[in-house]
Amino acid sequence: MAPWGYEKDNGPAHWHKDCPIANGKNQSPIDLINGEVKYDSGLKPLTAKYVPFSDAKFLNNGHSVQFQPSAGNGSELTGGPLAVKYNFEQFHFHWGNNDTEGSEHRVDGKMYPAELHFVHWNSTNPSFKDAVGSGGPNGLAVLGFFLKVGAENAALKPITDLIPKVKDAGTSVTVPSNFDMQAILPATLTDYYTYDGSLTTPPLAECVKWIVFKQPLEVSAAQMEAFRSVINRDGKPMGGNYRPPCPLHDRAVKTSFK
Ligand SMILES: NS(=O)(=O)/N=C1/NCCS1
Ligand SMILES: [Zn+2]
Repeated sequence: MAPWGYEKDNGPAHWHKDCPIANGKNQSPIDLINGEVKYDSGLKPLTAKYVPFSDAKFLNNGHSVQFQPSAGNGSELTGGPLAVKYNFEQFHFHWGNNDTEGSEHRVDGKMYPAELHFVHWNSTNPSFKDAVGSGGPNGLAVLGFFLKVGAENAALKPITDLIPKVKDAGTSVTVPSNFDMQAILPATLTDYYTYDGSLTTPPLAECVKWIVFKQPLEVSAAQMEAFRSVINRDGKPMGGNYRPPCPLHDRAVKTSFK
């Protein structure tokens, strides 16, 4: 199979051939149906502590654009549904070619124009790779933020301003060391959906504690257009790099809000 992607000949409907877990019972993303979720008063707020990285790249890997530090620096996530500390690994985006599509998770069937994923790995593992392969839903913790079009996002501007420099697959650029990743997050990480799922890209490992925030972040129309100028490994616009929702099967989606 040609390397996986989101085109007709290599998109989500093909992924099961290399990754049979694609048809598993704990796949992501899902449609978050408010009438079927269950409030859990035991879910505490999350705490993300992000330390500025001295050596991070912003890159185009052919299927997303991604902020990737060269090594850990003590940036970590704790609390919420998590039993242990998770180390920050990377963040990346999924988006559409117009404002009616682009997010991976949906809320009552509604898609947002984009979705931002902050990826963290369970610190009881020796590495990110081991955490992915550790089996069970606690290897990774991924924070999902919906993006909607509105005011310019000043915290994401240093990143969206770099997009023209990584327009083509396989390109990367160094991120200025004064980039403040913490500023992207809302002040308090409350009001989220959480469920056990998978990576939404191959290898689709069922190793993810998903934490999807109810409140979207805003980005400007110009920032959305920057994403839509990115080219994928087939030389086409990367927009549409989202997997459709997967069956919930017998999983429960819990919420930290009523
Ligand atoms: N979109 S996603 O965050 O579920 N996929 C990933 N693949 C490798 C690390 S995160
Ligand atoms: Zn993702």
